[in-house]
Amino acid sequence: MTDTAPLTRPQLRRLLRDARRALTPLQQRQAARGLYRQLAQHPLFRRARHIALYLPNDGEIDPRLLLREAQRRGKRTYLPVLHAWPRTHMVFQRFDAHEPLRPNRFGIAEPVINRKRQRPTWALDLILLPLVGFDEVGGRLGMGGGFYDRSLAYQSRRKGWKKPLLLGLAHECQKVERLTQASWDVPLKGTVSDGGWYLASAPEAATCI
Ligand SMILES: Nc1nc2c(c(=O)[nH]1)N(C=O)[C@@H](CNc1ccc(C(=O)N[C@@H](CCC(=O)O)C(=O)O)cc1)CN2
Ligand SMILES: Nc1ncnc2c1ncn2[C@@H]1O[C@H](COP(=O)(O)OP(=O)(O)OP(=O)(O)O)[C@@H](O)[C@H]1O
Repeated sequence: MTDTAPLTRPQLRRLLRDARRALTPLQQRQAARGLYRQLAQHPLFRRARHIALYLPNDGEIDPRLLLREAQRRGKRTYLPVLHAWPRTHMVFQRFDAHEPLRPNRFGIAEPVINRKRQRPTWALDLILLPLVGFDEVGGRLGMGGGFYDRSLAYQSRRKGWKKPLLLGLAHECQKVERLTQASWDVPLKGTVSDGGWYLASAPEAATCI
């Protein structure tokens, strides 16, 4: 990747979104399979019972193989659902195979909102986050809505926060040298790409999470 340091967040977002949208359908399928191989047998995925994922949009790496695998293994799976009001709010809602989906205001498929099927973020084991850009120290650049940061803000202020584990999912081409972090950015434990793992913690700490 070229030097992205002089770019503003919106400029960097545009560059990286263009890069992931330029991937061919074949490259996307290969990346999705690569991601599945990185995660499906990993203890962090195997141990998690309540997992939030997302449905791919705008060239994002596709986690649907993992979604189906989690459901096959009897795990509970959740998707982000946007609130109509307040418009800045997002929740995680249970999603089972073959459940009907509707496009949200950004055109991303999501389950029909249903309070009874929502789960608070602190009660999730693992959140696999979509991202536009990432770095090796837990930095995440998202679509710019602040939805994930806001839904995790309460927890990130608590001491000794262990759950949920936050892992970004990305194409290799979304990696940048260093992202400047905003005060509200919630750091990731790491990011998994089709090519490998980028854990933000020291390797000795990473083995016991
Ligand atoms: N797959 C997926 N689902 C997700 C997210 C995500 O990043 N990926 N989100 C992560 O937060 C939330 C949705 N956030 C989003 C924020 C901005 C745009 C977006 O396309 N913005 C357009 C302007 C659209 C408009 O205003 O009509 C743009 O910037 O071009 C999309 C999703 C919840 N669900
Ligand atoms: N905890 C928070 N409380 C209030 N506002 C917030 C919070 N987190 C983020 N925001 C607002 O959201 C806006 C977008 O933030 P940012 O650019 O970091 O989004 P993002 O992480 O790229 O998006 P997303 O998480 O939706 O993919 C910011 O301008 C900020 O004002």
